[in-house]
Amino acid sequence: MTASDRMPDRTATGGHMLVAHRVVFSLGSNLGDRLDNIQEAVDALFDAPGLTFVALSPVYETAPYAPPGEEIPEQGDYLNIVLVADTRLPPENLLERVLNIENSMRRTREVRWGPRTLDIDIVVFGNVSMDDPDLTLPHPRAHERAFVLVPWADIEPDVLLAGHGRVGDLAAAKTAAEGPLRRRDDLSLQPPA
Ligand SMILES: Nc1ncnc2c1ncn2[C@@H]1O[C@H](COP(=O)(O)OP(=O)(O)OP(=O)(O)O)[C@@H](O)[C@H]1O
Ligand SMILES: Nc1nc2c(c(=O)[nH]1)N=C(CO)CN2
Repeated sequence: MTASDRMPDRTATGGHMLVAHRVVFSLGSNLGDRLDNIQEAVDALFDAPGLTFVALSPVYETAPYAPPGEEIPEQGDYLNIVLVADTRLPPENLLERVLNIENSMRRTREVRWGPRTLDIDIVVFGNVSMDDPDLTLPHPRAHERAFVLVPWADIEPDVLLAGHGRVGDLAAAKTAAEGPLRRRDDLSLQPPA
């Protein structure tokens, strides 16, 4: 079965989908002006039609994370946020927008788990489930990541992450196991215009 077999029908107008989907993004930066990078990315996501803003999490400062067993190159702490929106775009179009924004902000991908000016992950796209390496939904590592779960729980605690449980519970379990994340209430982002 291909990814498009699993997708709901689209309208004939501009590749938009009939049904709106709630989409959750995780954004992070640990190079350059981190807050500015994230603000620029938030604005760019909404520059073109197809996304309606729903909510923005507080800003967190987080230690670089890699899965157990992976080596983390020397690098500074990240700023991380979670952003929620509604969209009628198909997931592939949304991914294209995300990759264009990452590329336009001169992100390089030379080192796996290395520092980056900007990282945008699509955490969930409605209830869509797909395992294409170019777009895996839900994001396969989101449930392991305090820097995703904790900000997400601030804005959507009752949402269920398929196969793992309620976001608020997942975030609380992470915090209990790993300690609290540093919330930067002195830093704030503007919602997209
Ligand atoms: N849910 C998703 N959100 C964003 N990119 C995805 C997703 N699923 C697969 N990808 C693919 O992953 C690639 C991005 O990999 P990238 O180098 O950003 O990984 P990473 O950010 O280092 O690690 P991670 O994917 O664990 O956050 C993109 O080219 C994209 O096609
Ligand atoms: N703290 C933190 N660690 C990370 C992050 C991130 O955004 N924040 N992004 C990664 C690649 O997706 C890898 N590790």
